[in-house]
Amino acid sequence: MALLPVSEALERLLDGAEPREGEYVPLAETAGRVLADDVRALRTQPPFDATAMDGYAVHAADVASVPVTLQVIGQAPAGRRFNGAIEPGQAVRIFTGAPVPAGADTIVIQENAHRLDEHTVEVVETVAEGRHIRRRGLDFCAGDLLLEKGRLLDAGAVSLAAAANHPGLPVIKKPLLAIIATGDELLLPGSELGPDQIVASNAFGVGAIAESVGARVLDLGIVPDSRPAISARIRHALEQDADVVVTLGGASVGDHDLTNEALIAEGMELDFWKIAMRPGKPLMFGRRGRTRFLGLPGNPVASLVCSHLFLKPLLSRLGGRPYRPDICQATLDKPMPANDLRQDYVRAVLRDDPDGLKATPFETQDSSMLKTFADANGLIIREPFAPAAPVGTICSVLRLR
Ligand SMILES: Nc1nc2c(c(=O)[nH]1)N[C@H]1C(S)=C(S)[C@@H](COP(=O)(O)OP(=O)(O)OC[C@H]3O[C@@H](n4cnc5c(N)ncnc54)[C@H](O)[C@@H]3O)O[C@H]1N2
Ligand code: MOO
Repeated sequence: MALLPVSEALERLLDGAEPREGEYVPLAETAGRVLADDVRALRTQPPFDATAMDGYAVHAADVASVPVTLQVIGQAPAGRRFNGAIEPGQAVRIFTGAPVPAGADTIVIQENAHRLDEHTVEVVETVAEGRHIRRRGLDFCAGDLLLEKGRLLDAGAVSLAAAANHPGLPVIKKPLLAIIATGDELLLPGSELGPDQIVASNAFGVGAIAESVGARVLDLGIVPDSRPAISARIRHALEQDADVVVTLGGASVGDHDLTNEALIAEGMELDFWKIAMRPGKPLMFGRRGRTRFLGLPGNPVASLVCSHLFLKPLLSRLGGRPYRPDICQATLDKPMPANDLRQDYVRAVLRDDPDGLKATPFETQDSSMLKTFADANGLIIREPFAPAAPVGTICSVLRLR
């Protein structure tokens, strides 16, 4: 059977994936989330004409020729306006953020004034009408559209929402990813290992990739290679209402590779199994209702590469985030052999050189080797049947960091 091309596998996986519903969340918890609705201002900012400087509120006409002495009739700190109006020849001591008193039309900064005594100030520089006054509504007015649905809430956005008097915001619910590791040989990090056992590492990297695009991760631990045990853990994931269930391992054709059987027994309709990709050939995908199942290959690098290529876009879509893989061009500085029928994702070191980005593939690409994955900052993408590539060939690379 011909293997499914990577692009088609991704298309099938994303088909019908819509952002989850909204939920209302306190403002302090909204950074990094995605807005589920437009946000409009609940107030006008500033709500009054405000001074932008510490100094004196005056009539511009009074300071047209200087020096001039004015009568100080009161003060206006931020939060407490001067109740009254300034007549010609008068001034009010004023502090940044305070409302400009009625009658005043400009601000003399205190550096340009000498306070002579409690009741008089000498102004030594002229100032144009309107200087240092922030007009009411300069920033925004009640009812203005401030943030659009779909906006990723960053520092500026959450402060703006707060300034507009929103104690919380509607955000798209985080998609829930349940992860199930399978394999008799697996133990958690920190365990006392027997001679034939290995540490279960995949869930940590897969979970990190999922969280990097805003998903919530439910790590359901390790299940032995037993069909009933795997089935029970899948049912548990479904009871938790996971949007995506990832299984790790058991995706291949060995006698102990039971994941496919267990998933089908729990109601998964298989969409595809095995794709034209390296690493990651045994990738499996299916659905049951709105739940998507992704069977990731057990080899650690395969599970991480598949997560970058498939899980990241899927969870981004379900979380309402825009996602575009960071693909760019680089020049090979080591030759590469001709490729076979599988699209290859080759661990490489990318470095900026005076004449452009250079990519050096690692010599050994065994999909069990996590050290080279952690050392790689990019993956060279080799198309199926790509011819041998000498040094200097331009290639596509997926940046990992
Ligand atoms: N006859 C064939 N054998 C294999 C094929 C094939 O097409 N024909 N495909 C190979 C490829 S490609 C891969 S990738 C692996 C994937 O197989 P599974 O998904 O069934 O994975 P396992 O056999 O369960 O494990 C493979 C390997 O990875 C280790 N592993 C598993 N889970 C974890 C985990 N959570 N953390 C760390 N390491 C894990 C496991 O111990 C094995 O060493 O199959 C090839 N075989
Ligand atoms: O997914 Mo496998 O890594 O191609 O060995």
